[in-house]
Amino acid sequence: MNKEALIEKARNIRERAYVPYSKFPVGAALLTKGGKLYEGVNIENAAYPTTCCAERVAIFKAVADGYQTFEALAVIADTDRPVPPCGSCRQVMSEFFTKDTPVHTANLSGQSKTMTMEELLPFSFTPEDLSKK
Ligand SMILES: O=c1ccn([C@H]2C[C@H](O)[C@@H](CO)O2)c(=O)[nH]1
Ligand SMILES: [Zn+2]
Repeated sequence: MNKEALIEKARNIRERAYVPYSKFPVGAALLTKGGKLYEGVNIENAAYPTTCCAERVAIFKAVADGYQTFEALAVIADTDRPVPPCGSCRQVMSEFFTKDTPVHTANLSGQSKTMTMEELLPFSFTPEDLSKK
């Protein structure tokens, strides 16, 4: 699946976002190394901080299903610029993505910006850091 198709999947799933508080739906589409698609939406909660972003929902669904290696992630929202993933999601991405994994950020106007994991979160704390004492 190419970049445009992955962004389209994110755009379509966005409609399932549960966003009664922010009214800001976000959609994410994650492609595994084997070509399986996992989609995510943001899911909010009356206890606001328990909200989970679309990107993390997609990653957590895939990991729970046994997939830990990924080809690419797309994320979309109705923003002026392609939507930047939050810091918590960048950290979760860095746990499973390689430095080169592309993250396609997009908006509803058709703009997109692709960044690698390394560009999104440079000098990140990784699982390898834990083992080098
Ligand atoms: O990249 C992003 C940015 C924000 N949100 C969600 C969190 C919250 O539900 C709403 C407003 O921050 O958007 C995402 O899902 N992904
Ligand atoms: Zn996030």
